Amino acid sequence: MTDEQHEGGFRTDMAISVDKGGPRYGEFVESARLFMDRVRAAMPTEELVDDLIDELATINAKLEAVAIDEWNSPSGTRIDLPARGNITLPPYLVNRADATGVDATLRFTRFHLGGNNAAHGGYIGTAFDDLLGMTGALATGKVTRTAYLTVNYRSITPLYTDLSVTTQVTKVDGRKIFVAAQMRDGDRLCAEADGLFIALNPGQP
Ligand SMILES: CCCCCCCCCC(=O)SCCNC(=O)CCNC(=O)[C@H](O)C(C)(C)COP(=O)(O)OP(=O)(O)OC[C@H]1O[C@@H](n2cnc3c(N)ncnc32)[C@H](O)[C@@H]1OP(=O)(O)O
Repeated sequence: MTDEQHEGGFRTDMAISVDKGGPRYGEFVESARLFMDRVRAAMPTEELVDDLIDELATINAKLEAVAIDEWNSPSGTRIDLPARGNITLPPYLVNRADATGVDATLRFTRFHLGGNNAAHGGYIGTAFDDLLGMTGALATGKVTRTAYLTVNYRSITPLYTDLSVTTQVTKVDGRKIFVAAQMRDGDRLCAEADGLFIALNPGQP
């Protein structure tokens, strides 16, 4: 489908792939994530800031020259990569995914720091939102949007630790998919969420 043919709305024909951007695209994404961590942790000199601005200008110009729409970019559609190659999301690996729910392993890093070595609550919510959106999509075979998402923070969520995230479909009522999720560090519950996702009608934005 071309842009001209498209009727508007959230597309169900997102061009998922395992090869866009080439075999080293995942390494590129990881380098970008490491850069974000390094920026967050850095105390640069004025001279280094000057250098970095110039180097980044070159890199940004190269990337601007190959920008493409969201439906076709590798970022967000490379299903073989952590979090579909989308640096907006905390990196997670899906271990199991079916119509009943998803099991994933997720790792927060310095970029996701809230304070005192703990993950920022907003990134915890981001992780839940994406994995619950995936849960809604798998439960219905349709694209879903978040109607509400409630997050309860039960204990500190550490950085640089493999965390397990488990989601469940609790009820489907027409277009409404009620879902729940938990984030754990080993046996310890860090956060839990419940939400309502709505399966979109054709052409719905
Ligand atoms: C594999 C790929 C995985 C990708 C995952 C990506 C996940 C990303 C998920 C997101 O972040 S989406 C972005 C955040 N969400 C939004 O921006 C949504 C903004 N809101 C809307 O677009 C609309 O309000 C919405 C689509 C959620 C619902 O509008 P609709 O016009 O489609 O539905 P409607 O308002 O008629 O409501 C349908 C039913 O849901 C109920 N409902 C809707 N919103 C509700 C709400 N907030 N609380 C309780 N019930 C709600 C509503 O009462 C009704 O119930 P009944 O059918 O029983 O009458």
